[in-house]
Amino acid sequence: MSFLRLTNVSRKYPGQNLAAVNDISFELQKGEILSIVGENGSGKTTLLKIIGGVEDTDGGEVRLLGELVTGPAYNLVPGHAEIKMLAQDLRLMPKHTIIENISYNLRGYVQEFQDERLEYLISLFRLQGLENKRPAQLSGGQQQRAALASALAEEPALLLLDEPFSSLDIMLKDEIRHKVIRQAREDGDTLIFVTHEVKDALSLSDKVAVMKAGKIVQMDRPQAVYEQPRDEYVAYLFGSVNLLSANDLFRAFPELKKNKDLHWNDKVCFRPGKISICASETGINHGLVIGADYMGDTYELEVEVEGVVLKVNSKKCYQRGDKLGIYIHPDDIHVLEE
Ligand SMILES: Nc1ncnc2c1ncn2[C@@H]1O[C@H](COP(=O)(O)OP(=O)(O)OP(=O)(O)O)[C@@H](O)[C@H]1O
Repeated sequence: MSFLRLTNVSRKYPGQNLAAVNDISFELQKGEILSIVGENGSGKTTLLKIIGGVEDTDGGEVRLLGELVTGPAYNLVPGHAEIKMLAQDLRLMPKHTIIENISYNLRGYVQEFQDERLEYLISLFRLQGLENKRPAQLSGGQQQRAALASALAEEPALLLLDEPFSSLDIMLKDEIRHKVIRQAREDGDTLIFVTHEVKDALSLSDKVAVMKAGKIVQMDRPQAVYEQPRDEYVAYLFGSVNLLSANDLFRAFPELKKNKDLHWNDKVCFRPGKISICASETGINHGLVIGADYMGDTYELEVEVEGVVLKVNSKKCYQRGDKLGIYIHPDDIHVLEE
């Protein structure tokens, strides 16, 4: 039996023409970490809320370990005992201190475990010195750290996080998100998180679900959504990409004609990092640098080859007008399905 199973789940809000979530089905196994990404309004939060039992569906069903998860229309207290959802709007108890907020979620455990877990969470989320303050006395980022600590306290069967790291300082963001996900992984927790940060989706999850207009357009391993996107939308969502017709591909790389059986108007794509640069004299294909953007660790070059402009990653700095040779391995060319 799968841990979580969604079957044909749909939700159309009153007054909306299009469904916010449209006929979604997927399964998740215990211990898997899934991220949900997609443009604004694509239905990510609605999907998460349905899974958490805090939003109703118009059709389809959600099952956790075979048991039906129902929405607020069927429950006096919305939500599911085994599922914890941390929404963008933080839910700390306003009249209680931070330590009381976290402890509340630990009340069912033996004292020794409570003390140990409390100390661990205070330190993990850098809440030392804030333990006895109330939420209103904390900044937005501190409140988010406290809410994360409180959500992680009780180790629910399924943890749902909606943009969990959005208001953290840039300095703490990396540290905390890696710690949270690493901890979830070590504990064997099952976790679904919505994020706008595609880097987080790629680096922290086992699977990525890409949403567009209420549908999941691709759900796959991070490497697959990045390197083998199903369509242009998925390709562009994950950053810089070369997207061109087979015709243009063969103009820039004529040697590929013997390896790749493509129709002239097939759409192909590959990331800028897949192109190798070699000395102009030795390179099979001669390119001219027409632009160079500094990206930190690398430069992203715009290189023109036989009238085709390609994005190319380079460790070395090139100037406009420089000549270089480029090469790509045939296996690194991905043909889009649509
Ligand atoms: N309570 C609501 N009532 C009516 N329409 C809603 C409600 N909540 C969301 N919607 C609409 O449903 C669609 C999906 O919204 P949702 O918040 O799920 O998308 P999202 O992908 O999470 O967006 P974002 O990235 O902006 O947070 C949008 O068109 C939104 O306007």
